[in-house]
Amino acid sequence: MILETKGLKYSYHDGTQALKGIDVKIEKGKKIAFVGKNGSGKSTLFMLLNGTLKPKEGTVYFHGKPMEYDSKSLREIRKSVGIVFQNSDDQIFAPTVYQDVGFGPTNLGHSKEEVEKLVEKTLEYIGITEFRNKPPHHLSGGQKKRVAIAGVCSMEPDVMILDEPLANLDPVGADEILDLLNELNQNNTTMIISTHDVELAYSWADYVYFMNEGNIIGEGAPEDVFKDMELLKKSNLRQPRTLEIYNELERRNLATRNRFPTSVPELVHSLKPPELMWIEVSPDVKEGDVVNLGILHGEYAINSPYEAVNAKVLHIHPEGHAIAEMTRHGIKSGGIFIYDMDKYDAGPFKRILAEEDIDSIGAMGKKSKSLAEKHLLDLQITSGVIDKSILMALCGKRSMILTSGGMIEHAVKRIDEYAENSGIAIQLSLVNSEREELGI
Ligand SMILES: Nc1ncnc2c1ncn2[C@@H]1O[C@H](COP(=O)(O)OP(=O)(O)OP(=O)(O)O)[C@@H](O)[C@H]1O
Repeated sequence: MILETKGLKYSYHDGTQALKGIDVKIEKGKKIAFVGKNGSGKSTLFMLLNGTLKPKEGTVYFHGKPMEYDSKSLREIRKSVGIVFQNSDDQIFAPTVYQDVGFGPTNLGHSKEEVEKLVEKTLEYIGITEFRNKPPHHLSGGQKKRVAIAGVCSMEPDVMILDEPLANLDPVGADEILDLLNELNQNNTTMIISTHDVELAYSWADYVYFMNEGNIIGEGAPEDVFKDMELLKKSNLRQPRTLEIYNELERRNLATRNRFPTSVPELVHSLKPPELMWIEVSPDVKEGDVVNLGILHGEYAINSPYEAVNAKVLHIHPEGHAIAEMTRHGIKSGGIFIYDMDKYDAGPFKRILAEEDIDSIGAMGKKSKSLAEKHLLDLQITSGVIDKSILMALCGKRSMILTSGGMIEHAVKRIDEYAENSGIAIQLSLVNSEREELGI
C-alpha cells in the first residue's frame, strides 16, 4: 500500500465536520477515483493525503509509516505526493510558465542545472514548450490545467492527486488530459482523482470510492459499484451510459450476461454473436422472409411486446417449425499497426502506409501529436485512439497508432487483452519496435 488512512477525522475551524472516520487503501500504480456529492469531503481528504492538513483524529500512512508533520517530513511527503487543485489559479502564480514549472523542483533543493533539465523535460512531455515564456494568467483554462499538472510532474512524484482534472475542459482537451494521466500512470505514477463524471470514473478507474457527508459509503471495482442503484442515488450520481445501454441490451437477450463493459469496444464485444434458432412460423411465412422476434421471459417469442431481433427464415419444416438466422453483421477483423515516434523515419514510414493499405492514422500522447504535426502527418484520430482503432479493426479496417515510450506497452496490452477476451484475432504489428525490448 502506498497510502492508507485509518479512522481519519477532520473538522474546520468553524466546526464543520468534513471527514468523520475515513479508511482507504491506495495500492501503488493504481488508478483510483473518488466520487460523491458536492461537499462530501473529497478535497479535504486529498489535502490530508499529502500533509497539507493534519488530521484531528486517525492516521495517514505513507509506505506503511504514519505520516509526521515536522517540516522535513512534510517536504518529503509533498515531493512524493503531488496535488493538482481543481482551480488552476489556486496553483499557478509565477510570472512565466517556465518559472512556475520550476518552482517545485527549486523548492525541493535541486541544483540550477537539475531544475533546468527537469523543467525542459516536463514542458516537452506535457506539450507546453510553446508557452514557456507566457504569463500563466494569459492562458486558457485547458492550457492552465496543463501547466498546473506540469508543476506537479516536474517534482516526479510517486502519487498524483487531481481534484476534478477534466472540469471545464472541452471534450478533446479533456481526452488529451486523460491520455496524459494514463501515460503518467503507465510510467508507474499512482493516480488519484475526484470527479462528478460517472463515465470517467467508470471507464478509467481501477477502484472507486463513494463519499457522502464525510464518510465512505461504498467502494469497489467500477463494474461492481456502478451497478448499485441505491449507492448512486445517495451520491447524486446516475449510471454510466455504457452500463445503461448494456443493461437494455441484456434485457432484450442481445448481450452476454455478466460481462459488464466499461468501454465501447467492450460493449460491442458483449453483443451476442449471430445464431441460428428454431422458431414457430405461421402458414403464410415463406423461406427467405424476415420475421420480427421479441423476448418474453428471457426467450425468443413471436408475440412479445419487446422487439429484439429480425430473424431470416432459412428452412421451414412441415410441422410449421423453421430454422431462422439472426440478421446481425458478422465480424471480419482488420489490423492495428503501432509506430514508435521516437524512431520516426519519413521514407520507410510513407512506404509502410502505402504497402499496408492503412485506412487511418491516430496519435497518442502529446509528444507523438507534436511530432506528427512537425512532420505534417495527417491524423484522423487524436483522442480515445486505442478504442477507436479496435472498433475500426472490428469493421475490417487497418489503422496506425503513433506513440512512444511506455504508451506503446500500454496500447499493446490493451489490444492483446481485448483480442484474448473477445476471441477476435485482431492483427497487431509493431512496426519499428520489438515486443522483447518492451518486455511484453
Ligand atoms: N476552509 C473551510 N472552512 C470551513 N469549512 C470548509 C472549508 N473547506 C471546506 N469546508 C467544508 O467541508 C466540507 C467538505 O468540503 P470538501 O471541499 O472537502 O468537499 P468536496 O467533496 O471536495 O466537494 P466538491 O465536490 O464540491 O468539490 C463541506 O461541508 C465544506 O463546506
